[in-house]
Amino acid sequence: MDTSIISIKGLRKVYQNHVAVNHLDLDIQRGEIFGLLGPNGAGKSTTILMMLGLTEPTTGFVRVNGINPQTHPVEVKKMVGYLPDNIGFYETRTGLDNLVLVAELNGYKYNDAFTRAKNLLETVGLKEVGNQKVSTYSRGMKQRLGLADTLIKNPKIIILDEPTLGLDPSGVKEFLSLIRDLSKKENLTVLLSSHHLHQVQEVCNRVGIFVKGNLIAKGEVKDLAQQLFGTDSMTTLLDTGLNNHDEIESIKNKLQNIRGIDRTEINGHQIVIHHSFNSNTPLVKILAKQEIPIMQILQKGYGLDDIYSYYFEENKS
Ligand SMILES: Nc1ncnc2c1ncn2[C@@H]1O[C@H](COP(=O)(O)OP(=O)(O)OP(=O)(O)O)[C@@H](O)[C@H]1O
Repeated sequence: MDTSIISIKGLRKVYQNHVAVNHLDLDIQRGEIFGLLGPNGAGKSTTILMMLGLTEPTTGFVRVNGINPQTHPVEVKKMVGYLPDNIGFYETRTGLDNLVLVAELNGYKYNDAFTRAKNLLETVGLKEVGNQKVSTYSRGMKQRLGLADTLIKNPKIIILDEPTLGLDPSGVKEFLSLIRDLSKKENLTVLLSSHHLHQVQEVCNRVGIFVKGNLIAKGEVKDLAQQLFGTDSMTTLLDTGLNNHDEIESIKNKLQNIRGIDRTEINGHQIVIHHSFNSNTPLVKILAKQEIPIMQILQKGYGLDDIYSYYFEENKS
């Protein structure tokens, strides 16, 4: 059974001669939290705009809950809540007033709008400050209000563009845990665009990594390194306990001839072993069999930091 709520095939967007999104294939499952990750200019916003029917694909296929956003943008907007990175409120009005207004604009009569706004303020943890002017809110409170705003129309999907931008670490943590709870409770599908891998890792079931318009990897964070770095995805640090450089060099040469070891480097007294064994156990056994001295052995798998520095560093903002 196809459980995907968003289905994208061969999606491409070209601005003049610039390819913003290149042959994107992506399925987002109902109820999942999916992270769109990538440095600035990678194509995340363009992809979101195409899902919302706000920009036309050059070629390709998008369906949101079975609906084509290009031909039926209003239907898609009814079921998708979108929190842009620069949402604005009436600062001199209260949080409650702002939400009531949005609810009325979405077709609720005043009494229903009021009840809905009140309930959502409670959902996002702003119950106590609902009657305060938005101008007195912190950035974190405004983001929560923004989240309530996207939830007004009871959407099936919410799309959050850089929602944690400008929040302090505790604000980020609270905001992400709110999203996680909401998604679970309401079976809400969440698409979260960000260039903060670490934050996204905390909350997303799966992520897709965009670089220069291409989705270069997608899946659970733990599997991404394998996809991106292939067999070279395991690194083990071997401390032989030796101090003599020639002896270390000769061990390095010995290691180089072992099947499954792709590359070795000397780093001080340690030898860095890049290999395709997926656990330390067989490597330790092999080293012991070859009578290679082992004082300490540490496994270093490629993780988010490696992905980040490899793909994002030069574009980091
Ligand atoms: N209206 C437009 N006209 C021409 N080029 C555009 C337009 N919108 C986006 N682009 C270009 O398309 C590429 C992808 O931009 P996009 O905004 O989708 O990236 P992004 O990953 O969302 O980045 P950011 O995090 O900065 O929003 C960029 O090179 C951008 O300059």
